[in-house]
Amino acid sequence: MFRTVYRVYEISLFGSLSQFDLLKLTGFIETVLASSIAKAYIDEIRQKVETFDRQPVLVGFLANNDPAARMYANWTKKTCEESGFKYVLKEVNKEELEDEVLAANEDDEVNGMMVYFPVFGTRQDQYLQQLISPEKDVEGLSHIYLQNLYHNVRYLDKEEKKKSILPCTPLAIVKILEYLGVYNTLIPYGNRLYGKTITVINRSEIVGRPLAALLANDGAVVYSFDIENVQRFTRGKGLKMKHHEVADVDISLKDATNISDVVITGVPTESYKFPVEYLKDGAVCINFSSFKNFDPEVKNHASLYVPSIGKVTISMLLRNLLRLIDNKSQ
Ligand SMILES: NC(=O)C1=CN([C@@H]2O[C@H](COP(=O)(O)OP(=O)(O)OC[C@H]3O[C@@H](n4cnc5c(N)ncnc54)[C@H](O)[C@@H]3O)[C@@H](O)[C@H]2O)C=CC1
Ligand SMILES: Nc1nc(=O)c2c([nH]1)NC[C@@H]1CN(c3ccc(C(=O)N[C@@H](CCC(=O)O)C(=O)O)cc3)C=[N+]21
Repeated sequence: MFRTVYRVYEISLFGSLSQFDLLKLTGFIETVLASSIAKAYIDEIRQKVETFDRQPVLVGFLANNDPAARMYANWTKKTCEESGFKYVLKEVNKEELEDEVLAANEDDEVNGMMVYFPVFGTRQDQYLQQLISPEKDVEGLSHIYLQNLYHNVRYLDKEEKKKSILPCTPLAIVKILEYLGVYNTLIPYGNRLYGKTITVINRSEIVGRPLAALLANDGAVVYSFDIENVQRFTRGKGLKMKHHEVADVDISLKDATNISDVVITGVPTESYKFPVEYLKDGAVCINFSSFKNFDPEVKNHASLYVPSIGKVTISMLLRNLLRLIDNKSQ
């Protein structure tokens, strides 16, 4: 009797709804905010800083008029101050930047620094990036750190006391994928993305390319798109390699995203919208661009959607800063 009543109830409530509406009603489609992911890291960082005798100091060099960079600097300042760090924003001319970075490298009061890019918008920007001493590079973009990442080397020393620094935006995306349960914790550490296919739309040197390598090193098959071509990053069948290899491949965005468990976008234009109808049903979608690369309809296809990641990136910046301080004391 009870069963019959229940069924009638179910049909009258849900009968006219699509499968998607049903999922929404039962709470399976989630927009996950970066702030909720960042909170645990920020709490941990704040507790550690409380044990220090001196406030760690982060310097940001701003030499452009990019509103995204200024906003990012403001958020960083706010998070620093809430977590016990001192943040100093230095607004300088492009021409002064080289000397300013070299002076900060020598300044014992400065624990970490970053330059907001683009500055010249040319290869001179990479030159400036590499001027920052690896000991003070909170973004983890120094050549030695990138080389370690690409070769899946996790430590700076033979004794394995000093951890290599990971680039903060790719690292933030890894932490988000862990939080969302895409990393399978039953699989041994280092292989936890085995069996996952991931598409990354962006192959910049500061985010998209290191991110594709990091995900492939953890076992995923990664399709990396830029405006020109597609590359596949993998550790080979059965993860036979220690670190990833890269191959140019001929696959459309539609075919790649149709088989992807995760789609990550970072296209820096307002007009770009990822065609959400390409998504595999129940995919996980993450956007790190300052523009919304997904229209709200993404929720009709995705199981989890993270619309922006800035707050997690900033918590990784501060985490990297603590690691630099740790490495120095080893
Ligand atoms: N949330 C965060 O923590 C961070 C966010 N960002 C944001 O991410 C975005 C990207 O930044 P960057 O990587 O530095 O930019 P970038 O301009 O250096 O690189 C953009 C990449 O996207 C690719 N691309 C552009 N249009 C495309 C298209 N239609 N299809 C496929 N690929 C396309 C380009 O080929 C290139 O690989 C910006 O909006 C930036 O503000 C950047 C760093 C950190
Ligand atoms: N050396 C360097 N490293 C950078 O990482 C860097 C840079 N230069 N120059 C400027 C761009 C810009 N950028 C963003 C950070 C967070 C969000 C972001 O998504 N923030 C908010 C969204 C805010 C909103 O629009 O509501 C959030 O996640 O909550 C966007 C853009 C990093 N940048």
